[in-house]
Amino acid sequence: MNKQQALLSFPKGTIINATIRLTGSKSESNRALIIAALSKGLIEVDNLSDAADTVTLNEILQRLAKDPSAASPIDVGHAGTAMRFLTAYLSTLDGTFELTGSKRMKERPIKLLVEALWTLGATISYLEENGYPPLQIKGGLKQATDAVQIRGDVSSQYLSALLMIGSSLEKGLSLQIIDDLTSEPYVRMTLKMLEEAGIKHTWTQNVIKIEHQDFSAGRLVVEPDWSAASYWYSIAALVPGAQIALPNLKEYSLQGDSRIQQLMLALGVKTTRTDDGVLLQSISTSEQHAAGLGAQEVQSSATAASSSNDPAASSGSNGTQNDLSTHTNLLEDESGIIAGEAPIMEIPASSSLHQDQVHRNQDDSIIDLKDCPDLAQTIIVCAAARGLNLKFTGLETLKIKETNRVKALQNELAKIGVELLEDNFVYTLNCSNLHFPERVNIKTYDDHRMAMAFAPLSIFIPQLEIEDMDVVEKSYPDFWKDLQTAGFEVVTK
Ligand SMILES: O=C(O)C1=C[C@@H](OP(=O)(O)O)[C@@H](O)[C@H](O)C1
Ligand SMILES: C=C(OP(=O)(O)O)C(=O)O
Repeated sequence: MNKQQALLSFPKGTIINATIRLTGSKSESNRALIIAALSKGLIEVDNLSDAADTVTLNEILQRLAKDPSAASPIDVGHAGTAMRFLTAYLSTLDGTFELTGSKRMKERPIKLLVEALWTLGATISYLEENGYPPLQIKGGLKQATDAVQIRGDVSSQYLSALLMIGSSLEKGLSLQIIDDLTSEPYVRMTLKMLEEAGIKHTWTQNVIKIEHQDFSAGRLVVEPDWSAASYWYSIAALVPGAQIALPNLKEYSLQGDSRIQQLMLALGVKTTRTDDGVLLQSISTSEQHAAGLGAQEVQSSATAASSSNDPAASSGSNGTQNDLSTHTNLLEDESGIIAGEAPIMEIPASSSLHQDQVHRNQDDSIIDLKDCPDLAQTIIVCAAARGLNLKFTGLETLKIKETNRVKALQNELAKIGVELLEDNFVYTLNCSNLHFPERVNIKTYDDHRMAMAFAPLSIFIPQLEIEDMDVVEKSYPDFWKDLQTAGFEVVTK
C-alpha cells in the first residue's frame, strides 16, 4: 500500500493565535473501556478518544460482549495498551481467544505479564515466539493465588492490566513491584480511575492490594490528551508570539504527561489556566532572561520540572507515601534480556543499579523522562531545534515502543546535523552542527510520535516532508487538520 506523505511549510511571519480542541486521552479511554466491560454495564464512559487505538479496543470489546466465541482472532494492530489490557481481561472471560497484533506488536515483549497471569492461574500460550504476541488465551481463570510479583522497569502497562482485573478475581490481587517503576503516573491513573468506579486499593511500599469487590455505578469522563498537547507546546516554543488555547485540558490531570507544562516553561512556554482549559504563550527570549531562564537555567528548570507539582502524584491514593523510587533492585537481570528462548529485541537492561548511580551523581542539568516517556520525542526534537545541548535519562523503554525511538530519533535528527549520544543511560544532544536544509524528508517508522514531534521543524525548514502521514491516527487523527487551523500549510502527496 502506498504511504501518503505530508509536505509541510509554515509561511514566514505567521503569528499563531489558535484554539485547538484535542481528542480524549487514549490512555484514559482504554482504561475506561476495560473498566466499563468488567463492570458489566455499571460504568458508563464519556468523551472517548478518536484515537485508532481506542476505536480498535472499543470494537473488540463490543464484539466480545455480543458473542465471545465469535470474536477470535482478535487483532489489536499497533495498540500496546489494547494488547496488554486484553491479555489480562480475556483471561477472566469464558472461551478461548487468539490475541494478535501488527508486525511490530509481535516484537514488543509481553513475557512479564504472561508470567504474572500464569502465577495467578491463567492459561496462556505463545503461538509464535516465546515471550511475544500472538497469544492463545484460555479464559475462565481459576485463581491459584492472589500474590504476584512483577518487574516494574519494563512497561507499566503490565501492572495496569493486572490491577484492572484485580477486583474481579475471587481472591483479589496483591501485586508486588520489583525493580524501579517506569511510567509510574500511568499506574496512578489506573488506580484513580478504578477508584472512580468504586474500586478501593492500598499501596504500601512496593505492594498494591485490591480486594475482591464490586464496581459501583458511575460515569468515567475522559479528559483531553496531554500527550497530544505536547506538540502544541513545541510549536509555541518555536514560534515567537504564539498563543494557543487548549479547551478542557486540566492543569492537574490524571495524565502524567501534563508535566509538559513545567518542562516547557524551561523551553519558553508559559501555561495559564483559563475558564475552560489552558492557554499556551511563548515567552520571548528577553522575558525568559527576565525570568532567569538563560541557557543554564533552561536546563536546571527543566530538571526541577521532572518532579510534578500535582499533589496527587506524590503519595498513594490512600495517602501513603510510597518509596518505589528508592527501593532496591530485587531481581537484577544482568543480561538485560527478558525475551524467551528466541529473543527478538533487547529490552532495557535491568538498569536500576546503573540508573540509581546516574541519579545520585547527576548534576542538575539532566532531565529525567522516566515518568513521561511519550513526551521524549517532543521535547528532544524541540530542544534540538533550539540548539540546546540538553541531557536526558529515563529513555530506556523508548526502545520497545512503536519503534526503537532512540534509534529513530538519532537517524532523523542527523538530518538537521544534531546528534543524540547515548552513554551509560544518559542521552546528550549535541547541536553544534545544527542546520536547517531547504528540504528534509522525515521517516516515521510506523510511529505516530515521530511524525508529530518532527512536524514543528517546518517552522525552520521550508519544505518538510513527513513520510506516512496516516501514522498520527494512532492517537491524534486530527493532527494535520489542526496544524492547518494554526496556519501551517499541509499538502498531501
Ligand atoms: O498505560 C498507558 O496508557 C501507557 C503507558 C506508557 O507505556 P509504558 O508503561 O510501556 O512505558 C506509555 O508509553 C503508553 O503510551 C501509554
Ligand atoms: C507507546 C505508545 O503507545 P502503546 O504502548 O500503547 O502502543 C504511545 O502512544 O506513545
